[in-house]
Amino acid sequence: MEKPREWLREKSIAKKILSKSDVIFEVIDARIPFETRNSVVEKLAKERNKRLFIIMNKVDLVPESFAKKVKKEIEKEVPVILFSAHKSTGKREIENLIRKLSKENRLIKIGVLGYPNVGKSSVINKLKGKKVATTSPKPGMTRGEQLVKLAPNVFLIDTPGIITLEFQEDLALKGSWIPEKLEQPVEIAQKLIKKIQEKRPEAIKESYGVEPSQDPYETLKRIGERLNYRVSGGEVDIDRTAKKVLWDWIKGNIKAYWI
Ligand SMILES: Nc1nc2c(ncn2[C@@H]2O[C@H](COP(=O)(O)OP(=O)(O)OP(=O)(O)O)[C@@H](O)[C@H]2O)c(=O)[nH]1
Repeated sequence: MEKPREWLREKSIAKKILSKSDVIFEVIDARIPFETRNSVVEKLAKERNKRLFIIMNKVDLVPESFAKKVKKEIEKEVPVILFSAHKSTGKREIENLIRKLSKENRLIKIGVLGYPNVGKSSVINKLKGKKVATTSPKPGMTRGEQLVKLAPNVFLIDTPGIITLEFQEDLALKGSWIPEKLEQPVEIAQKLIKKIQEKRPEAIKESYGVEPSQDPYETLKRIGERLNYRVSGGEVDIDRTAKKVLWDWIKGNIKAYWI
């Protein structure tokens, strides 16, 4: 499959942010925490001596016990902050971290990196929303990038670094690719449904009111029937149904999660 055209540009922005930062916040999606961790970013951070924290965002979409279990597992390697940009979970923990960093007697820049749609901008906005002084551009930063002051010597780089080091299909399953831009939305929606059926089949019933079938294509068809998505001859519009399911996944409307 062809690599996305934006790939190189975004990769270079992510690298630039990484090299400008002293501390990295890698934002991951709590529903699919391990799939939204990026080993390349983590390796680079380590090699370049950047302090890495994982912000496990969207914890409002998963049970607390699941979030805690994942945190415990990841913390064998990297510190994790359980966060919800929608519900303010974890805000205090980040504030405590900022306070701790501010005690170091030097300028500290924090960069935010993560896959598309994990909530990088929402995390940045949440942090900006707290008592922030100015968001003035600083010398040395590329135009367009701004620094947000979180403490007298601690700044957040206001531009998130997007990780798109993978193929469309993998990104789509992470909820990181616009369904309309996919070459094979039906195939990918089937893969997603298969995964959901393996991990939390009740999510299909909860979201669409249909019983999942063993065959993901059949499940997709049942969803299309329930939504009454039809092509002109009356058949189910599978393509439209597939895109709807992928959008629901992106938007957090399907309550499935897995390790
Ligand atoms: N339920 C829930 N949804 C969230 C949370 N944070 C972000 N979202 C949603 O996730 C989607 C993506 O959020 P963004 O902040 O735009 O994510 P991003 O990583 O900056 O996305 P890109 O700009 O595509 O790289 C939006 O629909 C948000 O409303 C959260 O804590 N909980």
